[in-house]
Amino acid sequence: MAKNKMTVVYKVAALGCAVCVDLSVFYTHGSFVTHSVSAHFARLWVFAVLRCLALTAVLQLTVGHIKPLLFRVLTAHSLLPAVFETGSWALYHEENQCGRQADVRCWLLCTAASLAAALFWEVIVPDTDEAAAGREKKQKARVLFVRVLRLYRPDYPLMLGGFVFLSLAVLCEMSIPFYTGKVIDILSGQYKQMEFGSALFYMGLYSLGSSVSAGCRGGLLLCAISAFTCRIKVMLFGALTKQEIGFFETTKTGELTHRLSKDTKLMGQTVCLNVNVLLRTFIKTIGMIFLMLSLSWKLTLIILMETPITGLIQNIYDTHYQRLTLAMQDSMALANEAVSEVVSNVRVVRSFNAEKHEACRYDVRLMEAHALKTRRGTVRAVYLLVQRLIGLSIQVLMMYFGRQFIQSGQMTTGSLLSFILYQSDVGDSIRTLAYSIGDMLNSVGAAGKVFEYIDRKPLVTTHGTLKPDVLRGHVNFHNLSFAYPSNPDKNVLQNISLELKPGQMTALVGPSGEGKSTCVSLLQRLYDPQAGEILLDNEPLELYDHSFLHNKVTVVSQDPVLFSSSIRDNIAYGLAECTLDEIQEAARKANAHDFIKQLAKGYDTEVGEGGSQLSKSEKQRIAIARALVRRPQVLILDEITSSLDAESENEVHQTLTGCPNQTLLVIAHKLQTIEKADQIIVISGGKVEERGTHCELMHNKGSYYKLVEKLFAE
Ligand SMILES: Nc1ncnc2c1ncn2[C@@H]1O[C@H](COP(=O)(O)OP(=O)(O)OP(=O)(O)O)[C@@H](O)[C@H]1O
Repeated sequence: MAKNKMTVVYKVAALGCAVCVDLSVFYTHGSFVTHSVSAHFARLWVFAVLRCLALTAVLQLTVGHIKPLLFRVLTAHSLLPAVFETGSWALYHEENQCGRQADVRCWLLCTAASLAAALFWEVIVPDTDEAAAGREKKQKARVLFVRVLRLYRPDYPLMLGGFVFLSLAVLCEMSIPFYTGKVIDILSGQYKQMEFGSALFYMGLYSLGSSVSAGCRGGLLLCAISAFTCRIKVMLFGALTKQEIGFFETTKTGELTHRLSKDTKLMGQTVCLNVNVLLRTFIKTIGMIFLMLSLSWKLTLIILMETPITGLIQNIYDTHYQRLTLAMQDSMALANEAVSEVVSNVRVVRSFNAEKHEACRYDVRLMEAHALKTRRGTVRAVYLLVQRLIGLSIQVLMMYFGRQFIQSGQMTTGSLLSFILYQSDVGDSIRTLAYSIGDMLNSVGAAGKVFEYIDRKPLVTTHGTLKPDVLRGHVNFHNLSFAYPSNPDKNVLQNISLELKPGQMTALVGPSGEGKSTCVSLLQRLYDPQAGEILLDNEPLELYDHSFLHNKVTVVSQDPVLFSSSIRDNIAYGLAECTLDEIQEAARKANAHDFIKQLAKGYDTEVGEGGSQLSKSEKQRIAIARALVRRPQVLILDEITSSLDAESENEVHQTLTGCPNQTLLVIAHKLQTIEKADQIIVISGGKVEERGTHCELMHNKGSYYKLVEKLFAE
């Protein structure tokens, strides 16, 4: 209660302080005597701005954050005397007390008027939470826009060239109506050959200048956009490939490809194009307003009445349009994802006769996007209609006053024609200006999504630097617990501890889905455990250099993935330097050399997308060679024997077990493979249930014994 009282007292004191400051500036301005009209108006406006700044500063220092309502009051209050004085002088050639001489009645009148106006505004357009959120969004969009502009830095020379040509094109374009008016005046008055010829010559010259400059501008800006888009795509792709595996499991492929293809393009295109349009329109508008003022300043003031109304409508339109655009972008990403999923798994779709189902799924997603597009189109149609109506009303007003000014001799027919030509351009320009600002804010929405991924810090870091000259390959899982990021509630591994010794073969066995492959993923550092740690030669895994670790700990998985390039490239995948001899040696060990040699192009044979031109066994042997070429210290084989024939399996095993001091971890379901292991670890329910040699475990008659019995039965 006491605190509330204090706050009220503080606020009243701050208001008192602001009133004192304002009154002193107000009276100071009144004490300046000026003799010319221009000096009088200059003084009036300079003091109006000073009052506004002084009041803002005082309130900012005392109250802190100034609410929009308060800001509106103090702006209106400071500028009102200057507006009132300028208006009455312009319309009636009269001066009032507010301008000439500072009078407290004038001060009170302006205060009351600005308070009433702000109150009216508050009732009609209240500052709701939604409006505040909208402002916050716009602020964020501005920050994003500046960031995009900064990223354009390498293309600044191109952009600069583009903008120079843009300014030239606009200046030339602007001069044409002026000469059109001149021609009309010459034709309607006494015909003068020289004047007519010169007006026509300048018209032609400016038209040519405008066309050439517009072409150069377009070319240079398109080059800048293309270079920017390439750069941003590479940046985004680089950032994506650094993300942890969990990120890819929780983010849809369609969404990623959409960001990479559509959003990056939109980001580069729209921002640069908008800046182009914005600058062009801005220069044009300022130039045309200047020319219009020279033709008739009164008519110009009438035309400019359109600006605040257009701004307000644009503001409302932007909020809705931006919201719908974002929703539509998300919806399109979902639709694209459905397509990419079907294309990459078309065999499954065909064999389960799911073509219709997939077509329906795509249709539903497209319809969602379509509904959003329709809504967005409706919003745009209403907006355009209102804009046209306003433009039309302003034109009617202009015609009415234009006729009066011609009658009173303030304008000629030619200058009214020039004015009309400028007016239609200015109207369009102001609308374009307001639209481009909004559109630019919309387009940075796409930039926001791209930056979201670029800025994302991977949860599994790759900052380790440890690269020992000698690695023994001693692995220790220490009280490890783990749940997948896509299913954080299910603990797949629970407090697991196990040891893999150099020179030994360890077999991980157990029922399906109990966590064997998960152990392998953790050893590869595809994920980080939630509790416990993995030690390699007594050092935590995350301390090792990323590339060192993946050369020393390699895995051959159950379903090997090959890339659509040659066999040679697939074996040397990820290695900067690898000779053909090394590749062939690895292929021999993997029992792949003979079949590769029989192919027409040998090691240069293309394997097709995902290795589709090879059999499963051939793919598996190439994958084994890919692992062996790195000379790993810890080799992991995750059920590789399922796709190898008996002979290949035997040879591969002989090679692998023959490597001295190598740590070999095998996940196997075949008894012949398991039996050979120096240590067998039975994993069940995410826990180590038993460990020992085959004989020991058979003797114990525990879960391993039951497993072996089951294997025999199968
Ligand atoms: N990427 C993933 N996201 C969420 N859960 C997963 C993921 N991969 C596996 N799981 C779950 O983790 C559990 C252990 O899976 P894991 O692949 O380690 O079993 P496994 O013992 O190797 O089985 P299998 O012998 O069939 O290969 C399973 O219940 C599985 O559903």
